[in-house]
This record gives sequence, structure tokens and C-alpha cells, in this order.
Amino acid sequence: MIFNTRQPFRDEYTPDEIVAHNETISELVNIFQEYIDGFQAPSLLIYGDYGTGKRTVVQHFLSIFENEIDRDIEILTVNCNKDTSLYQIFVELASRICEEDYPSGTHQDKLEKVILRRMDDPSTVWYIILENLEKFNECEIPFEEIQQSISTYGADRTECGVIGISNESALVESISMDVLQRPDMNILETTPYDAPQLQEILNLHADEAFRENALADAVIPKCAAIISQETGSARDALQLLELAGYVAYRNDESRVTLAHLDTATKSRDALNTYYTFKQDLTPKEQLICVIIAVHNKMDEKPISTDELYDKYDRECQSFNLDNISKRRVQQLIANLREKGVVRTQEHNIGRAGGTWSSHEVAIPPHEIFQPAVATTGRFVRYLRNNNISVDPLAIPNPEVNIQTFVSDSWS
Ligand SMILES: Nc1ncnc2c1ncn2[C@@H]1O[C@H](COP(=O)(O)OP(=O)(O)OP(=O)(O)O)[C@@H](O)[C@H]1O
Repeated sequence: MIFNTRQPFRDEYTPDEIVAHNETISELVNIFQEYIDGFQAPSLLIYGDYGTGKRTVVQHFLSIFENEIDRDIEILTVNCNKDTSLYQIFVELASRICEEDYPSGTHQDKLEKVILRRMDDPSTVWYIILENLEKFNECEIPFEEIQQSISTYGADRTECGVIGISNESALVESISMDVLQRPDMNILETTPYDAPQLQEILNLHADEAFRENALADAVIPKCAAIISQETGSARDALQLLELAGYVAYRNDESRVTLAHLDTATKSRDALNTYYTFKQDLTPKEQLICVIIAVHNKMDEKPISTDELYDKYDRECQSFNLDNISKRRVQQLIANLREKGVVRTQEHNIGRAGGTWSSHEVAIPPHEIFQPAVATTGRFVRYLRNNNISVDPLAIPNPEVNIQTFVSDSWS
């Protein structure tokens, strides 16, 4: 056995300790000193690339801060991926802290009143954390409105701060002066980790995740070196280490070595494609992507827009999807190009002028079939009808079966 637990690799995991963020913690200590000096609970926008520790540092700091003050801190996390408007944020907050149910359609004023009534508690400081703030759909990030609601409906003793987390730095440029100049407003940036910092983070997680002596000494330094050159993201480094552990496990070995890390490194693209297919593509985009991949595999050549449109038109009903115009198909192909899954080539039609386009997947087709098969049985049928094997053993490089890796059915 290699792993004690895979928990430290999960998104929702918060380590007991934070490393490599001393400067950010000192900045937060300065910001929050204002509250200790008698000012209102500060608000914060923290931004930086994915996996640079924004969520971890905020969670960790608030728990230290709680020990320094004589009130409890109650954290309400709202994901702006899902709750994209101010109204939805209030609906979510009401459902989290109020005992009564407030169906959608309840007037926003009413929601604000009941939320703030519930927050009227002298023993608690509330923190609303807005994750993925760049997905918030309205023109201005909602700090001003939430603070307005607190001062309108909150009691004198109500304390509530707002923390926005975003991995888009462009968001900061779009914030209005009104928000930036609020006395309680602060902005912090996190930057990618360097190799020694990633090593510290990996060691911290590996101590809990792996059995004693299950990692060869060189694995963590190499893993940190690879990721520091690419993204500097703790999320990427942890994923690579977990994948290396999986490769060792699949080979029935009791120790993760550099050879396993090497195989894992080569399989990362397939893993990222898996997540892109399942999480970032709409059902229509998924079908178009699979049609292109099947055509590329069977005919060993790109597919023209007309042929793709005809095939989509024939298949969409068995996938419970609407028929769409050729123009819409072209838009969906453009989305797939933007997401790095499809490549398009333009062709000129001789002297008569005019052009036509052909499309191919930008990755090996079997890397598309794996997540497709895991998404719906309809894709299994579609692949079988096109004589493509969905047997995991038919996938090249069986040391890494991505579908098994992402499931919890091993280790
Ligand atoms: N400084 C750190 N100390 C310890 N663990 C860390 C640190 N930074 C990141 N991690 C680990 O890496 C994981 C990802 O980090 P985190 O979620 O904080 O990044 P993020 O910047 O909020 O990412 P995203 O923008 O993708 O949501 C965390 O679950 C945590 O386990």
C-alpha cells in the first residue's frame, strides 16, 4: 500500500498548517489589526493565479484571528460559479443561516432583513467569502451592496466582513473607485510558488497522505521543480504527486520512484483533458468534440464543417439535444478551439475564391473517448456503433487509466 489517505489531494482539504506564505500572513495581520484597534471588520479582495494558496491562506488566517478576538468567527462561503448575481448570493446566505426556507422569488429586501436579523449576535463576527468572484455576473463586484445591506438592516453590534477570492487579476482593474476607496477595503495578491515553496507544501501534504517510506527521496524535489517551471501552482504539484502515487500503486509497488513520476508527468495532459471535457464543455460541445475525434480516428483525417454539421444533426436527438443551425455549430467549434481541444484549418477553393474549414482534435482521440465514456452511456453506444472499443485495456498506456484515477475505487 502506498497511501494512508488521498484526502490531502482533495479540493476541499485545508491543511492544519500553512507554509510558504509568511509575507501574506504578515500583511493580513496588519490589515486585521484595525479591527482589534476598534474599527469595523475589514473586507478583502485576494487575487492571484489558480493554486497559489488564496483559499488556504484566508481560511488559515481567519482561524488564527479568531483566537485573537473575544468573538467567534462564522464563515459563509458562496461560490460565484453557481451564485452569479447579488440576488442569488442573498438566497444562498438565507438558506445557509436562516431556519425558515425562503423560496426563490422571495423579495431581496426580505432576504436581506432576515439574514441580518440572524447576524445580530454579539458573540459572532461573520465573514462572507465569495469564491470565484470573476464569475459574478453583474457589472460591479458586490462589496458595496453587501456593506450597504449590513448598514441598512444590521444592528449596531452586527459585525460582518466580505472577502472576495478571484484568480483573474483583470478583475481588480474593473473595480470602481467607490469600492476601492472604502476605508475597510483591502487588496492582496498571491503569486506562483517557487520550487522550494512547492517542496514545503508537498512535504506537508505527503506526510499525511503517504505511508512511511512510500516516497523515494528525489520524488518531491523533482515534482516541485517541474511545476515551478510550468505554473507554480500548489494544485498542479499536488495533482502530479498523487498521480505518481497512483502509477506506483497500479504497478503493485510499495514505493513511488522517479520512473513513476515520469509516467505521471506524461499523463497529465490526458488528465487535464478529462477535466476539461467533463467540467468545462457543454453537452453540445461534448458531442461535437466526440464526433470530430471519432472521425479523426476512423478516417485518419480532419472533418469538414458541413460533414460535422450533418453528423451533429443526425445524432443530437439520441443525446436529447436540440437541432442547431450551422452558424451555431461554427460558434461551438470556436469555443472548443478556445478551450484548446480542437484545431481548425482553413482551405482556399482554387481560383474561384472562397474558403472551407476542416477540424481535428488537438489531442489524441482516445483522450477524448475516456471522459466521454464516463459522462454518459450514450457516448458508449455512439463509440461502439462506430467500431471504437471502449474497453479500458484498449487505451494506450494502461499504467494510467484516468477514469480509475479520478474515481475513489482504488488505493
Ligand atoms: N501555502 C500553503 N501551505 C499549505 N498548503 C497549501 C498552500 N498553498 C496551497 N496549499 C494546498 O494547495 C491546495 C490548493 O490551494 P488553494 O485552494 O488555497 O489555492 P487557490 O489559489 O485558492 O486556488 P484556486 O484559484 O484554483 O481556487 C489547497 O487545498 C492546499 O491543500
